[in-house]
Amino acid sequence: MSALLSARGLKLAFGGLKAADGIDLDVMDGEFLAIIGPNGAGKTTFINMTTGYLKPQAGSIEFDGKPILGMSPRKIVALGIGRSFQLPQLFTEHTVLENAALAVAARSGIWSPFAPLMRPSIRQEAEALLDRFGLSPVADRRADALNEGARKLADIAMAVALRPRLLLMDEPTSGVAAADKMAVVETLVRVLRESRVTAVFVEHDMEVVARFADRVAVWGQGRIMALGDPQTVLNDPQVRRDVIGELPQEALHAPT
Ligand SMILES: Nc1ncnc2c1ncn2[C@@H]1O[C@H](COP(=O)(O)OP(=O)(O)OP(=O)(O)O)[C@@H](O)[C@H]1O
Repeated sequence: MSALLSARGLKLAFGGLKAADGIDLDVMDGEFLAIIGPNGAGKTTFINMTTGYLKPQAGSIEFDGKPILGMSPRKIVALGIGRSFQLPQLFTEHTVLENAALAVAARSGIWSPFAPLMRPSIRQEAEALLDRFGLSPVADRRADALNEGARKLADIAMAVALRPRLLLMDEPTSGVAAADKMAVVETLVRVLRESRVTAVFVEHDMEVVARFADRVAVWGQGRIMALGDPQTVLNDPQVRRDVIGELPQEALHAPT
């Protein structure tokens, strides 16, 4: 396996606060890498730097061997790096199918709220996409009428419509009811594996991490404190004491 994404020496401080304090990380082609760590450790900052939303004060990021620092978020998306947010970025007054069609159309450079569904090829691709995510039954529902699990999946489906090679997901299970959580992750992992998408996901639920991650990176105060396979990292006494013990209780025991 070769590195699809390589970050070296990333540094970013907000005033005196070091949100990134020398991040070195290789994300290997095809892997699922989980990022864990307490609130404020700099996990989202890493995603923001990788996707062009924040510019580090030092360091470099290469995607597929090419430097991407300084590029706009849109250019980075076009290169093949997708993103989903902690709060799904759906057009809430539109249906799930319209949202999916908008994303499919956007890939071809069509930025119109109405045109996509009138084109049969776009509509068919959007329907097929929703089917893969198990969202066909809610395709005609408005996005704001979905439960959080379906909303997260719809948001990730839109990112997948852009055909990324790498997808960065910020807490894909946050806010999802405990009873739905594993099914949501199983679905998104299945689709991403089928599509050969490499994934990096920030996650607070250690059961999800243990079950779905190939490797785990532990963030703490802008640094990577540990990196390795889930079995080793999650059983490391220091990680258990300093990181897992610090995670918010609602993260470890999601609301039902
Ligand atoms: N644009 C910004 N301006 C100022 N401070 C920021 C900015 N973005 C992040 N920070 C600060 O940097 C630190 C790291 O934030 P970040 O969101 O990366 O942490 P996190 O590990 O993702 O936390 P959480 O698990 O709560 O999402 C925090 O103290 C945060 O308040």
